[in-house]
Amino acid sequence: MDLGEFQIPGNSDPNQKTSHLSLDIGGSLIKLVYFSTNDGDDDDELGGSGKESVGVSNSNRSFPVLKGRLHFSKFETRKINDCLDFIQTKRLHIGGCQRLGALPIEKTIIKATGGGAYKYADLFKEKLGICLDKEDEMDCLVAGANFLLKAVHQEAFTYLDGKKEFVQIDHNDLYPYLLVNIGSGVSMIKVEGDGKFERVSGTNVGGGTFWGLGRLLTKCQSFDELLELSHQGNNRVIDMLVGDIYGGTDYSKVGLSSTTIASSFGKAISDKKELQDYRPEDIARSLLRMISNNIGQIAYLNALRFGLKRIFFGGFFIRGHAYTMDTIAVAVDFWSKGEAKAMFLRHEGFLGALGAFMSYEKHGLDDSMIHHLTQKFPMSSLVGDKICSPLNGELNDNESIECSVYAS
Ligand SMILES: Nc1ncnc2c1ncn2[C@@H]1O[C@H](COP(=O)(O)OP(=O)(O)OP(=O)(O)O)[C@@H](O)[C@H]1O
Ligand SMILES: CC(C)(CO)[C@@H](O)C(=O)NCCC(=O)O
Repeated sequence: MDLGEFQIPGNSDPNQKTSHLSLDIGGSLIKLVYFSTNDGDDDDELGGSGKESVGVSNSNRSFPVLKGRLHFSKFETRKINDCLDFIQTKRLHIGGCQRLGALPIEKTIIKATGGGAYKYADLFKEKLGICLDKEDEMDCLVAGANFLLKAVHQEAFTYLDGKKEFVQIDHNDLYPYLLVNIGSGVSMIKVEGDGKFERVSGTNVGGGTFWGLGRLLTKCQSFDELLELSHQGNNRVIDMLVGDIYGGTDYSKVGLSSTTIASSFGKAISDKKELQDYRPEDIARSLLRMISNNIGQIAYLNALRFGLKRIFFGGFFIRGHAYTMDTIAVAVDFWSKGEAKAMFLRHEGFLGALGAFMSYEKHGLDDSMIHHLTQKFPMSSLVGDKICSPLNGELNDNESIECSVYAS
């Protein structure tokens, strides 16, 4: 389909064109992904100019390559109106799939996943006049994870002893793996290929539990404040360790060192302190440790159940937070006796939204603008064949990454 037949209405920056807004509306957070090009940037990465076709295709057709950026944003679901304002101000909702001549409202369809795609469908229609095209949450998580693992340089990393190490993913040896998405609740998915997966387990003790219980116990005002508190705390003040029970020694016969937590929060009942003597920092630390440890253990048990050696953890509970990742990684390492590996993803919280973004293609919207994401380039034969991020660190809020897409 010729790109010239389509219009991407402008937004507040007249040179910037945005398109393919996709949403993941979860119990705690709304995640947005969208693509933008700048007028002057519509270059073929191979050195051609403008919207030239390049002879890369899997169906005897060649597609122009658009160079641009994928943008990532998030909002708290309880503040959904901020999200609606953001979409409206940036005019993201009319940068979707529209045919010239059609009334915007007739053709404005936005891919959306997560429970909120059902819950808030009427609100989106009423406030922005757009139709949410619902995509299954698990399908999207898996599509997003597979895409990131295959196409994004330095996406997956291990975290042990305070050290982050990027993992080189061998595309021919990616499957099977366990995907553990830690959102408000936790889903555990055995992934065996593109679109080939099974949700094998889950737990209701997840990110929502940490934030909810943490708020009740510490009175903190935001998730980031709770994380910051946990950073400053000492869990040994609250948790009962093996050594507390065994008079300072290990219980080595069963492999328990004196510093292993025997009972999370167990010390809060066994000493003579007043309730107000317990510091919010220490409570937050114990809570984070308890939940991360529990998820790590359940993940390991499921990996064991299906003989999976690699476990990828995603979801916004992690937030690139050192102590969270360290606890999960140690739990997996401890329970698997070093056999299984916990890995984390830089775009941890955006798996579902990315999967929804990619589903524009899956549904054969041939008369839409994008698709054939860079993922489809043979990785070894093209410059710019993958999404390259200049950052080695954490993904900040509202960050974007450079990428190229085929326009079909
Ligand atoms: N700014 C924030 N505000 C609230 N929660 C946050 C924030 N940042 C990280 N979190 C954590 O991330 C969790 C939500 O993660 P995520 O967005 O992946 O899940 P979700 O899609 O909202 O949940 P679900 O998939 O279960 O519906 C929260 O429960 C909380 O633990
Ligand atoms: C209900 C979902 C899938 C919504 O994202 C998630 O919150 C979850 O996986 N909760 C855990 C539910 C359970 O398996 O116990």
